[in-house]
Amino acid sequence: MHVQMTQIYDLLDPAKVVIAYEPVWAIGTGLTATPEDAQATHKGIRDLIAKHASASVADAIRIQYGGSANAANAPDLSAQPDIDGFLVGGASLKPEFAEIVKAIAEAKAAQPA
Ligand SMILES: O=C[C@H](O)COP(=O)(O)O
Repeated sequence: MHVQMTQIYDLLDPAKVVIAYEPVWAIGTGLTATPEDAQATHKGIRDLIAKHASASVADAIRIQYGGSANAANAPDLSAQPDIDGFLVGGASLKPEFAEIVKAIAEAKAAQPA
């Protein structure tokens, strides 16, 4: 990941940039990373940003999960401290999209800032 991110550390303005982690095997397949695996990867990205940009940038930047997010898996993914939102594909075309938005909104409201 560090190799991929080397060229962007200096560009990470949290007011303008959102990072998305999407396991390629999960995009449009119905397969989703487990909450634990997604959290570990998001934390790894945030730790790299803290080390190579700054702690304040790492704290403030949004890191979203993409890859078959849906109403069923959104609550558990949303509960992970380093998952700040979703990049929703197929489920954005279905009524369940509202449930995904509700899940992430409620989870983040319940977590410390
Ligand atoms: O833009 C959406 C992402 O590529 C994920 O799509 P998906 O939710 O259909 O897997």
